[in-house]
Amino acid sequence: MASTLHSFASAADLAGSLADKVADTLSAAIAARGAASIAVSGGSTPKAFFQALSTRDIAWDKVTITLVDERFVPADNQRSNHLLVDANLLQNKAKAARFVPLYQPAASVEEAARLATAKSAEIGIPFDVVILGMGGDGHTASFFPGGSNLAEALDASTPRSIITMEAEGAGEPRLTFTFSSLQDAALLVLHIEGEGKKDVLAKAEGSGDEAEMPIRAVLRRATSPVEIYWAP
Ligand SMILES: O=C1O[C@H](COP(=O)(O)O)[C@@H](O)[C@H](O)[C@H]1O
Repeated sequence: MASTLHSFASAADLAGSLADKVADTLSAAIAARGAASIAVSGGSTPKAFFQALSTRDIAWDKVTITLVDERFVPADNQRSNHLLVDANLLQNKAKAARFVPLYQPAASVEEAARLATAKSAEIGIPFDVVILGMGGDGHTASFFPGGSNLAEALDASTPRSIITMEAEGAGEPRLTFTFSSLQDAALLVLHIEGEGKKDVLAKAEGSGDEAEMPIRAVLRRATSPVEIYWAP
């Protein structure tokens, strides 16, 4: 499916514009079905966007928020994506939203993945909105180059679920939605910032293996158009 690049003069402009687009999409879903869902990324990029979105005037009590991926750490850990969402998105008007975490306090990351898959099955499919990020190594969600379960994660026939991932560049073991869970969102966004990430995107758009730069799976095979939001 084709991708479209939306470029902004500043990160603040991007955050406001993306928040408006996401709020409109969630509101349209609520008007059509009485509920809406969004899966967001962690990392350093989405903070300003989360803060902007949290102020938008929509029926947040009808919105379910989850993460596209998470570290196997509790929510009070500084590296938790849940902590980032709590501090920046589940604030202001968005406090009324329901949050479904991927981290579960289980004995193993595999058990946590099973529990999270069961809990997330209550969220309607497909997601109304998915916001992906991208690392400098071309990973997205927790689809890391060299990842322990990368082939399974990227296989379009792998059922919608949360699986585990371990990789050198990942730090902690990870929990991640599979490609099949994310690729058909009504609004599928890749949010990246900085010249370095633009260069990584250009490389990913070239030829080469998906396993080397897993973002290629999204750029090449997502059934929804990929809306790329970029600011310097
Ligand atoms: O590990 C992660 O990194 C990516 C990119 O993060 P950034 O700090 O470069 O913005 C993020 O999309 C993913 O959700 C996160 O777990």
